[in-house]
Amino acid sequence: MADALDHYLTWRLYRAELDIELDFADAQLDEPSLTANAPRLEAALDALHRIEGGAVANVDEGRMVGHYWLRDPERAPDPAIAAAIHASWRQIEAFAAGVRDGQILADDGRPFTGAILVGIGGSALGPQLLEAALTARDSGPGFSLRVLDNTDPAGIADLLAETGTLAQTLILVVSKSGSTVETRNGMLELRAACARQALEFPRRAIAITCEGSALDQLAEREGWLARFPMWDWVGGRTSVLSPVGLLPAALLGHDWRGLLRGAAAMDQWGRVRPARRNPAALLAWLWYQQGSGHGLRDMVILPYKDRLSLMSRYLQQLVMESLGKRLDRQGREVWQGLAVYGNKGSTDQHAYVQQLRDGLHNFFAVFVRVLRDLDGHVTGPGMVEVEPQVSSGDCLDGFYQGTRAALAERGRASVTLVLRHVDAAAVGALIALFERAVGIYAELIDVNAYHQPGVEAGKQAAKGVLALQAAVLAAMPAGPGGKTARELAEALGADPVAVWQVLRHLATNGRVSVDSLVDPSTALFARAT
Ligand SMILES: O=P(O)(O)OC[C@H]1O[C@H](O)[C@H](O)[C@@H](O)[C@@H]1O
Repeated sequence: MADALDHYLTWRLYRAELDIELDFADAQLDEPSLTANAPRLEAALDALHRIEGGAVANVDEGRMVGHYWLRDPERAPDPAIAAAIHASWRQIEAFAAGVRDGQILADDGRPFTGAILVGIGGSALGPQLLEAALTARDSGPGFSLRVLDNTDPAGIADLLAETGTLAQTLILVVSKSGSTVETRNGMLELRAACARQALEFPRRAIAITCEGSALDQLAEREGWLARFPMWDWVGGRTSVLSPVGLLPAALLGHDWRGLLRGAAAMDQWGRVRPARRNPAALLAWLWYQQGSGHGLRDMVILPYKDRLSLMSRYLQQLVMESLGKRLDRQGREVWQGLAVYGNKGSTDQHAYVQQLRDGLHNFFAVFVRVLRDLDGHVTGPGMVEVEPQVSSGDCLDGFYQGTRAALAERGRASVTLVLRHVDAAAVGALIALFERAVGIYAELIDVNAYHQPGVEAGKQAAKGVLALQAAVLAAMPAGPGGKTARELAEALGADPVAVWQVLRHLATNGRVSVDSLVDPSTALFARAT
């Protein structure tokens, strides 16, 4: 009879080169269904192979999907692409070294000590993940990275207050398209802050964007400090290993080539056949089996390591923007998706693990276990015994093992990714693992993982709101007295609720005057005095 060790060994995939294990022992996978579905999984791996070879996988946008080439340029179908990637590496290396060694100085002749990255979605989440995962914080103050990823005036004010003078700060404006509104706003806000501090914005500004984009043209016209490339064959949510993630990582002094090495090694592992031995295929199959191919169960990401706490936010975009699709590739309505959430263990045990164990069974867990307790620390505090012979790290690992067992006991599935430590190679490998799993799962459910038609609707509607606001402001009567939202809406032929929503925001911020905002039907609005 197979014992627990046999079971563990049967469902364990391990790669010595990476020292990474995928432990599917509690994943409730079964050999008969894997065997029955082997042809589908093998076909998905074939499709991934074609994508890596340059197939136009993003059919709607007529684009190749080349994030795999970012860590293995020689795989690119066109030598010009490989050359462009290599050139970007050289540029990153030279620029980061210049900043860190003090050859590239601020206009006051002093070194740059930090950067603000302005970007959103794929142009911010990857750099944030890397910064959190790889920055050793106890080695004294190093180069700092702050992120401006919204158009919230209060958030911008907080960031500016925290940063203080921008004299020693680089401003990285990151946008693949070069036309994202939030990012443009962030750039304009920082430009204004520079002007208030009598600093020249272009002297500290860097653009990371596709060649020829509006942002690229602006940066060229104004002679920004540097411009780094993005490419249309890299999706925003898979751009972390392009200059988008690599330049901030290099500025922070991270081992960015290690990131690439780890990702390339995971890609290598992810090409293994048969699918039963392939980590990404097995992970994708777990998603499929748990969610019955329709995302019926959520993926809860539980890394037992503070530095990985942004994994769930990063994976939310990678997974949900890739897989959350109304139509499949045949044009049928499928309403697909896979919800992702999580923060970190053991913190989450004191938040929602109660429901995971005892409540609604609509999830499966992805644990990330890091074997080494302290890593990348120049000075460790030494082991504090929190109980005789027990360290904080022992408790953390015990909580992981306990929670996993407690969930298994209730029939809740999990997989555990075991890392030796959180270094650049391991983080690169994790990123590549999930990228590949997304690609394979998308094949299984037949959706285009590489477009995001759904995000446009909200952006277009927001434009309509701003157009209405302009009309409302133009129609605003001078005081005293004023007009109600309904009267203004009638004059403009607009929806009175939409007009009220615009007016209450303007009035709350002193941009129009109002007698009282208590009653939407009687509030009288007039031009601000
Ligand atoms: O890099 P950008 O072009 O500014 O795009 C930033 C983000 O915005 C969009 O709305 C997309 O849905 C994301 O996939 C993208 O990462």
